[in-house]
Amino acid sequence: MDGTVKTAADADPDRAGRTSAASISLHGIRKRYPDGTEAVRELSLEIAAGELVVLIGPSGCGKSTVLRMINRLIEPTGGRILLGDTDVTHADPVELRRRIGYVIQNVGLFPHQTVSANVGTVPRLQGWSRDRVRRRVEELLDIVGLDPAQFGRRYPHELSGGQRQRVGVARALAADPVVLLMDEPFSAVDPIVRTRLQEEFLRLQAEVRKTIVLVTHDLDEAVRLGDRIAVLSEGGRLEQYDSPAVLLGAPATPFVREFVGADRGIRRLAVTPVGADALDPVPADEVDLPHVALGTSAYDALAVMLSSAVDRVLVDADGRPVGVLTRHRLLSLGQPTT
Ligand SMILES: Nc1ncnc2c1ncn2[C@@H]1O[C@H](COP(=O)(O)OP(=O)(O)OP(=O)(O)O)[C@@H](O)[C@H]1O
Repeated sequence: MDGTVKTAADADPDRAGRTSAASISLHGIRKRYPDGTEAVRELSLEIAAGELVVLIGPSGCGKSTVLRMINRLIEPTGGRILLGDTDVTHADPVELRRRIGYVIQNVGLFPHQTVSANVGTVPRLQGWSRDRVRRRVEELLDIVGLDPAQFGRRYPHELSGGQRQRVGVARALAADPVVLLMDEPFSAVDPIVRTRLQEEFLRLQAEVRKTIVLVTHDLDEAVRLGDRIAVLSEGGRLEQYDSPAVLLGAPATPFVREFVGADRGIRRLAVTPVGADALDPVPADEVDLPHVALGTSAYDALAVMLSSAVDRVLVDADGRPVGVLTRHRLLSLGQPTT
């Protein structure tokens, strides 16, 4: 192994930012700090290429330590970490960090550099031509919803918190990383901006399909963003690793049950689509009911019922009603399966 992380973009640099992603395998990783603190006793986790995995758990359980071991800001004291088939513990840490985007809570933009210079940092370090860096910066600012002509010349202190966060994401994506690590990326902005940034971020991820590991304290954020959620307890112990719907519907341990809380039913509705098997036949006299589309989240269907003061809705597929969803059936979708 030569310690270089190879991706599709190495073969074709013009495809940079659109296709490359690497799987991540953590094999029994451990971290004992010099003072004896066992932050991570032993953790194994498989993350598929293009998957967005959220690490969540109480304060001090080792989430940030895990994240920083992946880009070797922290050296593991045991175990193996693979990016694709490359062992990161044998890779050159500087080269490795150029291939791994890292977004932190307060973004960490360089205050005395313009937005464009910030976003172009890693491509410049990689020796891209000025023209290629400029094109890439404009493309990235566009992708994160900032007009390059308006924002490119500004300095970080001339931006709102949400705009700074977007610049941080653009910078992390600039050199076509194979992996994106995000430590509480949205927690420094207010709840309304946070929800908007999360939605934009999901759209962005649908486009770039990076492998992303995101640390958060916020269960709603985890449920909204994660393809899978890893719930950790003290010492980096993996309590459960599942999709949001399974995690909320079938907590694997008492710890997870308590962690996801009493309102997990309502959260589960948000990640459960209304499917054909939840529907009753359409009676001839029910045409005045509000309509929702098949596949709408049960949470959104409930919102329609509540705002129209009805206890059933018609469910459409291809513009035609295919069944009736009653409030009773809808609420049963939020019931735990254990
Ligand atoms: N440099 C260090 N030296 C000694 N102990 C450390 C060091 N850094 C972190 N720790 C300890 O390791 C444990 C895990 O810390 P870590 O920051 O990974 O947790 P976390 O889950 O990310 O916490 P939070 O949610 O509060 O950010 C904690 O007990 C912490 O005090």
